[in-house]
Amino acid sequence: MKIVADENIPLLETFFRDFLGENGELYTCHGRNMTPEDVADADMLLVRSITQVNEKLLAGSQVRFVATATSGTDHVDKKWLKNNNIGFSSAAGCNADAVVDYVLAALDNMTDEHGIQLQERTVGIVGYGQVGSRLYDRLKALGVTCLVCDPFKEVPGGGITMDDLVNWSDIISFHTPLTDSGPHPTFHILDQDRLQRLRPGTILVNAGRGGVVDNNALKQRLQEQNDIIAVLDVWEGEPELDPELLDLVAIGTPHIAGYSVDGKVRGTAMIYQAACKYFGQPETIRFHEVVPAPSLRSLTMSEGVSPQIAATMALKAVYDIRRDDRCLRQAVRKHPDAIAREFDLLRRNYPKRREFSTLEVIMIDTHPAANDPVAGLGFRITE
Ligand SMILES: NC(=O)C1=CN([C@@H]2O[C@H](COP(=O)(O)OP(=O)(O)OC[C@H]3O[C@@H](n4cnc5c(N)ncnc54)[C@H](O)[C@@H]3O)[C@@H](O)[C@H]2O)C=CC1
Ligand SMILES: O=C(O)C(=O)[C@H](O)COP(=O)(O)O
Repeated sequence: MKIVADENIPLLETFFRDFLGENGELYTCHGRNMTPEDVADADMLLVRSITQVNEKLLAGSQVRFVATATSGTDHVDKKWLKNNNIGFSSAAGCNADAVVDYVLAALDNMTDEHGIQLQERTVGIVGYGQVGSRLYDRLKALGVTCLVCDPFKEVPGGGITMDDLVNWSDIISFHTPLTDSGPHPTFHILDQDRLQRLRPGTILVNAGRGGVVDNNALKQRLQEQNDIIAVLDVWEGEPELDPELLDLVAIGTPHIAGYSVDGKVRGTAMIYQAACKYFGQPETIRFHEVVPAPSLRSLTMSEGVSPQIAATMALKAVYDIRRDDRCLRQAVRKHPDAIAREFDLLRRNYPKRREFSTLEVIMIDTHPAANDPVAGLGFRITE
């Protein structure tokens, strides 16, 4: 079998060795540059979010199965695949916990920099899928009030409209796919009108897809009234981004919210499982057998350290979101004419970030409290 894959999918040889056998071929290339010639004689195509999978890429090829090692699928023309009898699978939820870690790290940073008490704020979550529902669970465990807008799901509290969410939230976090049709399209769901209605001090987090927020309108609001706080992991038109907008946001990162080691390896494991099912192969490799051990396994807090301090110490030990922000700003400043290249390089060379759940926090002589912030953030506690 010939497999063509994005070079940024980890552990391909490990997972797909049974498919390759002795005479198979694994051809990897940069996902953005994948051409019809690259895939013409492939049986299986494995992509990430940066490859447009459509008729243009696949017409006339011998590809029988396509999988994307990502949660989002807006880069795949699923209807065309179905009409052409090509199997398809995504890695739904593979990196949802990583995105939740990212949002919590961003909010922790805002707590430090703007003196914000999360428990005194209302968080509006747009999209109650894999990411949104897990974000909700962790925020609730931290004792934070949440509102949810997802017209396609039954959600806690019954759910509210996007306009009500904009009116009532202090913090808004976007976790929808990017859609431009259907009853509730998400393209520019945060448009100029809604942006203008945000109350001063509102924090916006977009770790979904760039086009969900109207980037020009956001820039305008930030330029005219620099009174809201924006955290952007995703950008309209990426890998290009508007450097003026980057200058105005509080945190800007190169689409890495889901880039934990765990999320990426889980993504490969999930597309491997889907391929096994599609081609009727037995599964011989499991995620937990191959995922690397974290460098930092446990942190022991001294006696008397409060759970709140322990929680922020653990968070900062596992993930420094400011580092990601700094690297993007430095790259854009140094190479203003090659932003797209730098954006992709930062993603490709992303450091080994682990999910909060991989860290055990050992608390000595503390009594578990309701809304324990260490557990609420997603760390494992040992007393
Ligand atoms: N920045 C990053 O690294 C990552 C970004 N993503 C993006 O985040 C998105 C969400 O991820 P998941 O939660 O895993 O997807 P999911 O498919 O599990 O959940 C998406 C939810 O959005 C809801 N939704 C759709 N249209 C809506 C609308 N108009 N208003 C409110 N809700 C709406 C859906 O009903 C669904 O419940 C993905 O589609 C992907 O684009 C996902 C993973 C990593
Ligand atoms: O899973 C998704 O959806 C994402 O947005 C991924 O984190 C994107 O990663 P790449 O596929 O662009 O490497």
